[in-house]
Amino acid sequence: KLLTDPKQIGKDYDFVVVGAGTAGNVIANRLTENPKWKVLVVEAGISNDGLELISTPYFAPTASPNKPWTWNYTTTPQVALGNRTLNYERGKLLGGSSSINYMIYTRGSSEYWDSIAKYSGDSGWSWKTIYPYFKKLETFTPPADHHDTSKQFEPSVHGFNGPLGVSLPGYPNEISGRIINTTNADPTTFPFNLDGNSGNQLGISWLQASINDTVRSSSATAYLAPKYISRPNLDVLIEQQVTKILFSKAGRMSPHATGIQFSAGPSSPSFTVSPSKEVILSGGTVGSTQLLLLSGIGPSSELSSLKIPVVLSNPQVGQNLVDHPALANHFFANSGNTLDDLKRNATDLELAEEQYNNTGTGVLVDTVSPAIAFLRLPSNDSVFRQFPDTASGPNSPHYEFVWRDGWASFLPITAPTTGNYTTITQVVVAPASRGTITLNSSSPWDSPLIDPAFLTNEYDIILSRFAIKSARAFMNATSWAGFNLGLAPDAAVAQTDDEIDDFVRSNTVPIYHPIGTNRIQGVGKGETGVVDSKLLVKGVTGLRVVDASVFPFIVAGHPEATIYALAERTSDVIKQTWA
Ligand SMILES: Cc1cc2nc3c(=O)[nH]c(=O)nc-3n(C[C@H](O)[C@H](O)[C@H](O)COP(=O)(O)OP(=O)(O)OC[C@H]3O[C@@H](n4cnc5c(N)ncnc54)[C@H](O)[C@@H]3O)c2cc1C
Repeated sequence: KLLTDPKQIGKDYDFVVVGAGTAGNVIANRLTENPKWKVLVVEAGISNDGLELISTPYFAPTASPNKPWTWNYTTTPQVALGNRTLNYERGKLLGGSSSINYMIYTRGSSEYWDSIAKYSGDSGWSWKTIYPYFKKLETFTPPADHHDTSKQFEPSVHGFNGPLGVSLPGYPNEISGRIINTTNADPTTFPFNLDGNSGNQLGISWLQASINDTVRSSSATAYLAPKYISRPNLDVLIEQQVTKILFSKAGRMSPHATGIQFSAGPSSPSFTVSPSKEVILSGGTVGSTQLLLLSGIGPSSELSSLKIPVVLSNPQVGQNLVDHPALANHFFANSGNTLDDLKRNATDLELAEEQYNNTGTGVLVDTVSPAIAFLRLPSNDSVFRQFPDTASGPNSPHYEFVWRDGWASFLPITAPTTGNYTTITQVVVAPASRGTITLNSSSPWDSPLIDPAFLTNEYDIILSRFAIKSARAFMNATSWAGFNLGLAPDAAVAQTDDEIDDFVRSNTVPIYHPIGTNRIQGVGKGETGVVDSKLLVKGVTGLRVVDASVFPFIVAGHPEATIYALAERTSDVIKQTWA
């Protein structure tokens, strides 16, 4: 059941989960399949119930930043981006970031998962083992307009009986046909891929999104659906932030996580709870890392300088932060029918909302893009003479495109008030730059210092430049003739390589995919990590981390699907451990 008052919690929990986010709700759901186990989830944020900006797919880009349900972090000044500081959004509500994200659903390549298995020495992370979990967790759902999807995905690689809804675009627009036609016109550079979620990721596919019929499918709507949250052995306490993991060394070789401390705010009372089996951190890359550091697990010098007693020295906590740099390429569109007008005209939007609410159809049923491209630099590109190839393998991408039938931008600038546009948002999906998360203070109520170190490795700028040229080539294909009226003024200034690199530095933004700060231990010589391959925190007992922070490498794509699968498999690992 959902609890709003700490006084309502019980005493005899087997597991306590920190964070009712993407991963946390999977763990809570699967562990409470065993009626003998009692689970408490403690979530800092609010309920997702009744929030229209959260449930309606079209509104996804407006569900953040700076909302009552977001953490409202900013990065440190990014040295390679002209010292800009950037909004760094995370969801602070049931469902976590899966309640505010753009719902783009990508599993990564089979090579990606196999590289984690090899790195960790645990074949449990191979594509072969993970693939059944992808099928288990989803119900592939017909799109809202029920059009014929037979040439738009491969049913045999999908699941039809899992908690999470996954769907194809449900409202036609004027760019999707042109995108697919470009794959016919130039299949060598821009090949069509019937289903990029088959393990074979390269090419241009119709977008799959975590949408159930017409509404967002998040870990809250899927894994905490009424039939699950009503289980007598599941308690989910909201609006309480976990401020510390409690440890005891009494009679043990190493510190044991005995429980957690939590509170509603700096001047509210603190409570503690102690599970009999495990504390499971699912606070996300920022939340779990901050909590480990605040609780004394991390680089001893950083902790000592803030007078935090060191429980376990591990210099790796907070290191290896990876995120994807993204930027928008804008083109003038010869159309009077793009989403630009919907954004500018309140009456049009009201009509669209009426249609959506009354019939479950129309433009609001879809998220940001009708299609997605995963593409590579040629293997003989000169960049690979200077830098190692960062892709997971020869069949894995370096960069991505998503399209918008209108102007899209993540920069804090106002959209043009006239004109029609097509946007290609490009993402460097195999970046080389590495950043950090460190504490700003010993107070749990202060945000940590988040430094994704975007573009600090020159390689990422070279990839960005290549992607920009590729986006322009894409829009110059014959299928766009008469529709694409050329680069919008912001992009048109960037012509020479130097100008393009300047454009990259001033336009790059995060796409909010942080991973890696509590990464799995590698088995290679000199490899380090924070958790073992079963996601147990090294050097202590009773403590596991299950969220995006444990990935040793970033998926070339959008991570939610990989996090669901990670949490599904780890639920089984936990069940086996305590069987
Ligand atoms: C704006 C945006 C757009 C995105 N778009 C996409 C997309 O289209 N596709 C995609 O695949 N991915 C997308 N992502 C990324 C994806 O949503 C995240 O990578 C993923 O949801 C992270 O899952 P997680 O379980 O690691 O953490 P989260 O889902 O963030 O969950 C962490 C939870 O823990 C809670 N928490 C944290 N600290 C504490 C504490 N101390 N005490 C109690 N509770 C705590 C948080 O409030 C939150 O509910 C996007 C993210 C954002 C922000």
